[in-house]
Amino acid sequence: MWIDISQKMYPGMPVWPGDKNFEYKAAMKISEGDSVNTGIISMSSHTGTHVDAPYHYDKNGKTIEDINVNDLCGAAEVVELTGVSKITKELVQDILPLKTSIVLFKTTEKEHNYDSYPAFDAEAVQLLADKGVSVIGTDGPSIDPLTSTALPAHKACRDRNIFIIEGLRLHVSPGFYELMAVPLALAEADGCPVRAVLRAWGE
Ligand SMILES: Nc1ccccc1C(=O)C[C@H](N)C(=O)O
Ligand SMILES: [Zn+2]
Ligand SMILES: [Zn+2]
Repeated sequence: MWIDISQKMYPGMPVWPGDKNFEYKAAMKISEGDSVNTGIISMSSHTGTHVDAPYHYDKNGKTIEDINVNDLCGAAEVVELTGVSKITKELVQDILPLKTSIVLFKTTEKEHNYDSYPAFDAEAVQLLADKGVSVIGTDGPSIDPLTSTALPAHKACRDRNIFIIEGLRLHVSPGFYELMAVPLALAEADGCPVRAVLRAWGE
């Protein structure tokens, strides 16, 4: 049984401050004589639950369509670190040893807002990389602070080839799962929303 760990996307949903708001507009309407209903979606590539392409933080980085789908699927551990103000190297040391290359950080039981979420220290990212982690997921909207322009955690992910999933809705118990979080193959995109799902290990 797959568990949805994605945010619902709707007009008026929270978005990154200053970013384009999510819009879904009807283009064709049966009620107006069209043969079908169709819509037009407009949103930031970082809306809701999404994958960052390396190109988001590295002008020479892979764009979203070049990420191998296998890199965003597989054995994952959900780790609960609620009540912390940031994810430090010491907190990562406390969750060792890791058994999976995908680690999803659950830092709140509620919905995240954009002005209070734990960012990751670069040293925490480097230690995760040292332990073989290739995907970091978080229920926060970013792995760096809201006002950061240096983006140390993103740059550490660039340097250690770690992919990033942000805006997860991890209302699940900590433990081991199988993850699927595959973006659309959007050419030249810096990121893309995903419908991330988990299946309890062995189900
Ligand atoms: N929309 C933005 C515009 C400018 C800077 C950051 C964002 C973000 O959404 C943060 C992003 N999710 C990140 O990968 O950290
Ligand atoms: Zn992002
Ligand atoms: Zn990011």
